[in-house]
Amino acid sequence: MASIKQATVAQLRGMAPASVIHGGVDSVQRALAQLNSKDTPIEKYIYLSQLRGTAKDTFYRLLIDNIIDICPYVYTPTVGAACQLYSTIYRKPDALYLSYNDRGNLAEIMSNWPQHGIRIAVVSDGSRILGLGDLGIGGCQIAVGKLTLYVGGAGIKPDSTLPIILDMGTNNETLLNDPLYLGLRMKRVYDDAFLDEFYAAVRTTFPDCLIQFEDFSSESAFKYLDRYRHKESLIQAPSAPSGQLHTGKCFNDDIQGTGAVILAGFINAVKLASAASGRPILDQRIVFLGAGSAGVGVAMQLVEFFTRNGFTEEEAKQKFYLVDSKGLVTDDRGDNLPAHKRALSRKAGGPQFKTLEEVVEHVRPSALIGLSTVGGAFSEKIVRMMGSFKARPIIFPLSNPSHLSECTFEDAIKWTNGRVIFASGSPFKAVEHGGSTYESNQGNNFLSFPGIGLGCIVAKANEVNDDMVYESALALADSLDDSEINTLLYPRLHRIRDISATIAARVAKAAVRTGAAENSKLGGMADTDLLAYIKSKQYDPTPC
Ligand SMILES: NC(=O)C1=CN([C@@H]2O[C@H](COP(=O)(O)OP(=O)(O)OC[C@H]3O[C@@H](n4cnc5c(N)ncnc54)[C@H](OP(=O)(O)O)[C@@H]3O)[C@@H](O)[C@H]2O)C=CC1
Ligand SMILES: CC(=O)C(=O)O
Ligand SMILES: [Mg+2]
Repeated sequence: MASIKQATVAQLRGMAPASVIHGGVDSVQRALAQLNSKDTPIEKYIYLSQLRGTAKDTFYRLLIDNIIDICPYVYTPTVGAACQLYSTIYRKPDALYLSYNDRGNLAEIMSNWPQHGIRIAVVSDGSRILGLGDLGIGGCQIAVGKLTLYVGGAGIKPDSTLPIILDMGTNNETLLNDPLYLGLRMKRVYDDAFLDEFYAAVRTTFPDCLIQFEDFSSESAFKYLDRYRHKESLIQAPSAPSGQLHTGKCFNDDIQGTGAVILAGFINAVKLASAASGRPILDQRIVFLGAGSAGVGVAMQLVEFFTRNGFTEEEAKQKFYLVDSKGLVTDDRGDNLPAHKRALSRKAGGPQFKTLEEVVEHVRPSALIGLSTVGGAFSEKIVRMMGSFKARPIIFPLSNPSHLSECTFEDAIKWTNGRVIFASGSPFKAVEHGGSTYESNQGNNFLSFPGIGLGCIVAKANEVNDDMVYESALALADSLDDSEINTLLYPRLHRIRDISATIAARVAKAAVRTGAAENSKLGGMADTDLLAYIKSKQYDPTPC
């Protein structure tokens, strides 16, 4: 282990135990022991946050070397509780806080951030945090958690990451009445001009920065992705200093990251299902519970899979049945559908259903996907029905955190007698059933966004286009090793840094192919050289 630099040893004598100054005591082992001494997940979260703030290299070494065990304490499910409890557990700032009252001065405030070479920012307005609703300023912890995984999971340097919370008020009455609440004590405002000013401020303050939009409520999520995603379009934005915005360099994790990760799992799932039934891989009927940013994002990504495999868009869309809080989403059910639902609504004149159970009974789907925020919505009856339709039913309850999962792994295994092909948004432990052990899959965008972000950084991508997102999904689907290929849908988490590098290489190549890469060096690079180059750039901490 490295000791503190000789040059500083003289100054430090007496200021810390000699073994800390000279090295020889493993700070990571000590941190692990301290972590293990904490009793509850939220205490572990608080401990890890402090460690990240005070001993960055030790924190990231600990995370990287123990990613399977520690991920649930820095990310879902614990990060959900940390966002809810933010104003109570707050100790020190760890994000950039941009309040609605600061409008007109966002670029100036942003320039207060101490690091300058920011390459990736995750921004939330706190309006839809996991499946927990509007958590106001507490949503900053989702941005912090995502960036922790960018560093731990992809090797992006900590100092080039920037978590941002846009504090635009909250509609959460509990928070508004909480005397400790740290955010603006006012009803949430929806103001496109504020978002334009924010976006322009990032572009001018950190020109190389990729922006990841995270956990915005669905209408905002689709609106701002659509507004900012395309490269080089110059849009009118009166609140930007020049009155105009150069767009590009951003993506929405809930729409595109989730779309990519679930497409990857779906590709591997249909192979397993087809091997068991002998039916063609593309012979699918898919029911979604949830038609928000994640549900529609995933469904559109799966539509692309079918259109890239011989179906017209219309034929592909016929395979999908979306259910929301009012029932099956159809053109003629009597309400005014937002644009994102109209993209996948069933055409007028077909049957109408109010409940998921009725839809499943009618459609007899091969796959059931939950992005609804409704814990337990996949009832025993529904799961057993799925098991009666197919030899290997595909059931993905993807809502976060754990208690909002549409069903548990244990129940899905029990109710299908071990035949289910399963992935959930938050982790579930392996299950024993009928003398066998079943390992679960975590279908969470943390398997895709670190690689997408790293690929964009390496390529100096000026946009995150559909080809790049699709390629990230294929790269993830292709990444199973021999021990995973016939049982799992995703690679085991301990390989995430290598997987992220592989995804990054393919995303970067897709950026070159589609003209989105500004790094001209990549074009002529062999795939193996590019992968080696990316791996050589990954942050690999060595704590003192
Ligand atoms: N695993 C992963 O990687 C990811 C998981 N997620 C999870 O997905 C979930 C949804 O996210 P998002 O799409 O942004 O959220 P939204 O709130 O935008 O969407 C939720 C959807 O579920 C529907 N819904 C809510 N209650 C019911 C109900 N009782 N019955 C039927 N449908 C219902 C809503 O209906 P209506 O439209 O009528 O209101 C809406 O269409 C969250 O829990 C989130 O954590 C999100 C991203 C990634
Ligand atoms: C995982 C994630 O992005 C979400 O649940 O919103
Ligand atoms: Mg999210």
